[in-house]
Amino acid sequence: MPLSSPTPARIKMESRALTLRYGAKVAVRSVSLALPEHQVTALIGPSGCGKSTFLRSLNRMNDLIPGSSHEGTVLLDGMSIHDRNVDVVDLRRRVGMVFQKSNPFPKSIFENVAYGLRVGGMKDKAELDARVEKSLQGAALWDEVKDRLGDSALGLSGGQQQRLCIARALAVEPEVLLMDEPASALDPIATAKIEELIYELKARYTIAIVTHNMQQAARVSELTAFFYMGELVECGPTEQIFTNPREKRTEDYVTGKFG
Ligand SMILES: Nc1ncnc2c1ncn2[C@@H]1O[C@H](COP(=O)(O)OP(=O)(O)OP(=O)(O)O)[C@@H](O)[C@H]1O
Repeated sequence: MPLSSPTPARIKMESRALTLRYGAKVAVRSVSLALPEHQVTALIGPSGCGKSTFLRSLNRMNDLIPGSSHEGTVLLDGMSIHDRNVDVVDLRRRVGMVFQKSNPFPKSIFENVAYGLRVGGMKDKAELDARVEKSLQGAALWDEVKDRLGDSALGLSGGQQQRLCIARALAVEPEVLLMDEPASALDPIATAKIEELIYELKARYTIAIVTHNMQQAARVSELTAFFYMGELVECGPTEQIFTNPREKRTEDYVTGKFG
């Protein structure tokens, strides 16, 4: 499978012949995929085809799963993320992640966003205040919470909690955002807000999003990558993947013949 980059955009991240295993089981097989800078790449495909495994490998979250291993390369700005001198904490700061289920800490709204900053050593109150506000603004949540930053994050609605988790990811100023079905647990209105937000965020970040929702992929992404049984079947401009895919398996999936 050739690297796919339909526009001359700079490549922010890419995998080359990346194979991922859990023990002896291959979950992702020889995937080469490029994420152009400041674009949204949607990863679609039936359950169990390796989308989340692939996504998690981009900031080495898979390293945390016992028995997992990889072959091949992942490059961030042209540098291997597996090089010996790569600090994994710094990699995860640069490549942030938002999960399917919002997972706020049982702390105040403010402390949820400030958490990564404090871990990174930021102590100055004015600096923390400014960064928390900027992150909540960036996640389109500020106006809803600015008068109750000291309240528990667990009192927010599901959609607000998910935007809080996005604010938490933004606080440490990442370059890439990995989103694993960020709206699948939300109602249509909260989902629409997340989708609007993704649209705004791509001006500053490079985004990869796993979604089961094909309309969502069509709405938010420039590129769509179709995975099937651990392989990348094809990747191309989203409109082309949905209207004129090269591969029969892609066509069958996007037209709902299986999935
Ligand atoms: N922690 C794990 N240990 C062992 N096998 C795993 C683990 N996580 C995933 N797998 C297996 O790897 C394969 C790919 O799973 P993965 O979760 O990446 O797929 P997916 O496309 O994201 O699925 P879904 O859409 O259902 O979330 C599946 O066969 C799955 O059972």
